[in-house]
Amino acid sequence: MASPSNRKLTGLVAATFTPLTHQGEINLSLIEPYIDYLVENQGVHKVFVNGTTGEGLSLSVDERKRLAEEWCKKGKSKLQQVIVHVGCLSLKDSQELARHAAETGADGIAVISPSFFKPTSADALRQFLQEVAAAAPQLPFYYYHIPAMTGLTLRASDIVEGIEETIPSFRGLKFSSSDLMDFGQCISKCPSHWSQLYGVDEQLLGALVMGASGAVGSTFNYLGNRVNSLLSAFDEGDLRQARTLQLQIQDIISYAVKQGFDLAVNKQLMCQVSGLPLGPPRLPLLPCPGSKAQSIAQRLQQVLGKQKI
Ligand SMILES: CC(=O)N[C@@H]([C@@H](O)[C@H](O)[C@H](O)CO)[C@@H](O)CC(=O)C(=O)O
Repeated sequence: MASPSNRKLTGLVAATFTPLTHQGEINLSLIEPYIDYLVENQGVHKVFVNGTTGEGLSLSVDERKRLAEEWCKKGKSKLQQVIVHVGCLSLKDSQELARHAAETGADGIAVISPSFFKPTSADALRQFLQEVAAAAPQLPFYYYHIPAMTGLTLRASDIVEGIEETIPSFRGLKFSSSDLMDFGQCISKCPSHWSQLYGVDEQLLGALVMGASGAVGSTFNYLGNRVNSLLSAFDEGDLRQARTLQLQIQDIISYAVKQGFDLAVNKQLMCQVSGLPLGPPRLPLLPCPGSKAQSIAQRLQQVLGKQKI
């Protein structure tokens, strides 16, 4: 991985799952084959680790460090960027993970809002983010907005307003909300060197029209090629093709939602499609029955046809 500071994060970024053994321990031996699968089969060259999909908040600080180390080490010559999510309920834990990410050679860090004691104002959250960013000032820093999970009612556009004044390493946000007006307001307020990464895979095209510079998502683990085609069609101005691809992705996700799509199902689907034994999710999430993921994988094959997925 080259020097991170001058490389804007754009394009497709896969939010990775965390491989676990059936005894519930992290399974580091799968990280390298996972990277190979993403690069060779899905055209994915950038990853976002220990986030929502990676069950980051269900992992211990030590586990998160070991995972970050393994992703950075094994991804060094194969991936273009490894972004490590370091958000925690405790500021101290987040700072420790931020420092560790810098030592480990990560290309950037992202932070979610604390969600038990929630910040009551944009300023309170900015102060929290500032203290984390200060622990690794050399790394590009991204705010990770995912209100459906954090329960935060603050608008991202209010949070990022003026944020560079207190966080010089701030380089953008990962916006996982369907509120495209708030996203649009972020874009209109943000300097062009910031990354505007969208995180609701089923409506990525809407966010691209709004000005997204890239996307971070869980489904890119198995739909990477299709989403890369969508991004290329959009870049080339072929809106008809971009829409066709987005509608295919919506068909798959909507079918999955009807089956009860959650992290456990998503992880099992990835196991099914990739053949990687990523294991169960961690409690309190319960493993998903194989038949459910199989039925979604079949739908995925039908929609994508014979083309490589
Ligand atoms: C709530 C949730 O998990 N959202 C996913 C999406 O990729 C989501 O799975 C997808 O849009 C299907 O609904 C991502 O935004 C999460 C993500 O990027 C992450 O794991 O950090």
